[in-house]
Amino acid sequence: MRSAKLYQYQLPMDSGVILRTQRLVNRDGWIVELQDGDQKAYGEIAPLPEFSQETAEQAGEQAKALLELWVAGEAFDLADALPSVAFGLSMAQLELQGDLPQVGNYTVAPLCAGDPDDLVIALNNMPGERVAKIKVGMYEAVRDGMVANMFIDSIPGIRLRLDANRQWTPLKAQQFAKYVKPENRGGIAFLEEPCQTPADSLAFALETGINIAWDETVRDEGFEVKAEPGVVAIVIKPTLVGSVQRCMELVKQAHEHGLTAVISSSMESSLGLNQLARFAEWQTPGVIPGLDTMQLFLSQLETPWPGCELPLKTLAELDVVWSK
Ligand SMILES: O=C(O)CCC(=O)C1=CC=C[C@@H](O)[C@@H]1C(=O)O
Ligand SMILES: [Mg+2]
Repeated sequence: MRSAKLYQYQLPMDSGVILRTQRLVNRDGWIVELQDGDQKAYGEIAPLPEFSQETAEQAGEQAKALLELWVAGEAFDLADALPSVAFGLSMAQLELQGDLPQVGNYTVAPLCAGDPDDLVIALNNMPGERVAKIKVGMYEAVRDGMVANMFIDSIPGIRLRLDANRQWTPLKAQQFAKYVKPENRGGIAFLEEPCQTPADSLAFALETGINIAWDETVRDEGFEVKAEPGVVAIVIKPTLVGSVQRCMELVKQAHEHGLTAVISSSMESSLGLNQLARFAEWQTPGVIPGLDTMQLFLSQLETPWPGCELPLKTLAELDVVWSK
């Protein structure tokens, strides 16, 4: 006997969270609850403003329509569903079937959200591979180059993940590279989306010897995983990409082409982020996932993130906006 519920949540964010151009004051999303017999499982549907095409309202409406069919006994048909809906429903179904392993990879790449000094402390306490992520492209490219160069000079063995979110022109990208000493460029594990177009990013990688990774490009219409000079990884954000099955296919293709696949947060709540940590351990073992986004929130939801001391809101405190 099947039943389902849709909860609506709004979680406060820390004051400094800037997406592309807007501050993110609250994180709005839905939690889907699937029940089949005595099995119950959850999934998170949370389009990310300025990154998702769909709004939270559109995702909620589509989720309700798909849940009506599921409760009536039909299988989910997610091929044409909105990415955030496909991810949340497919993840809930994966859990319901008991197919998502319990163990997660919680050793995440510290995200430098502001003060580089904080990052030095986090990295010096980091066991194993010293990987960190720093957003670039928000200030002067020269400054970004100097900061990256300083980190590589001062933290032995660091592997920096940088992310320009397609902000740079070829000239700005060159100005960045100019301030990273050639002998330090190997300290950059990859630079996500340096330039406004993939073609300019590929040219940048060839000209500078700095490895790059696709993130936004993975979601471009017609994207295909392939081996390209200078491209070493693809970043997979399930909430923005779609179903867990689609994400698993991308991971498989990346590995077939000798690329690293990195599971990355779209600022899901701690409920969804925990599922991503488990998914990352299962699908990309040995790769540090990009999941250090709990620090951007002022509250957790239902499933606590290991070591996080933020207040925990439970599903019981949320409004059930649909159930059947
Ligand atoms: O990938 C990570 O390490 C953390 C997540 C992260 O960096 C991002 C999440 C969502 C939007 C952006 O701010 C950024 C990214 O573009 O990768
Ligand atoms: Mg990115």
